Amino acid sequence: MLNLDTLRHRLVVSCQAPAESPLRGTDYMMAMARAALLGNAAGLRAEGLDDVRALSRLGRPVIGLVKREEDGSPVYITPSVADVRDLCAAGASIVAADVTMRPRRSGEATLALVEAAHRGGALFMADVDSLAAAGEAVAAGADMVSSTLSGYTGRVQSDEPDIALVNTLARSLPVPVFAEGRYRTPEQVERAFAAGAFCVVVGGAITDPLQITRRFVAACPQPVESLPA
Ligand SMILES: CC(=O)N[C@H](C=O)[C@@H](O)[C@H](O)[C@H](O)COP(=O)(O)O
Repeated sequence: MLNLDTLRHRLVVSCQAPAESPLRGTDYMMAMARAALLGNAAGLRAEGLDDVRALSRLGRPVIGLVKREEDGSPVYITPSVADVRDLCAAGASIVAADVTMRPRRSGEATLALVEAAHRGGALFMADVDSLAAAGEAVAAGADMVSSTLSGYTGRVQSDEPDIALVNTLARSLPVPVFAEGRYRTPEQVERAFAAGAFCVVVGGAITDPLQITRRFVAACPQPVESLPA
């Protein structure tokens, strides 16, 4: 199993492209991952079995997940034990899954997902949205928690990372706390570490040119719709 110390106080880069992005595809994500490692990222986060399999060959820790929507449940990050098994077989050193208070469609307990990860030789990361959810994750044996889902489970979404939650989690829990979700600047990363983060995960601000372009376009006085034909 992975020695988590390889990620302590370091950066993980999440290489995921949204469905609408022309960069969706394992080859593109491999290139993103290689660039991130050249830039001295300590690890990677990847979505989908093909990407996890490919990126795991780069020899650095990979946090693997699958995004799969199931009728009748809002849980879409690694929603079942079978997904956990598949991610372990694909080479994930850490498997990330939704551990919020929301029920999985399968009814499977977090404990079953944690056990499947451990049986498969991987650590288990709980993607949480609150201290209550994180407490439940730790009770079920999660090896670490990440603030991934803060702002995505109902309440109004902020554009800022939830550093206050990272601080609360780091002060309250006996497991490493990863800071993840909407980190856009190195200053925010510094603040997350100052708040007690063990590791920070940055995705779109590094690996999603679509998102980055839109942010710059939004700062322009001329709306894109009014471009001459
Ligand atoms: C909420 C959700 O589904 N988060 C996903 C989890 O893997 C990814 O879409 C994010 O890109 C990742 O968490 C990194 O965050 P950001 O791209 O904001 O740095």
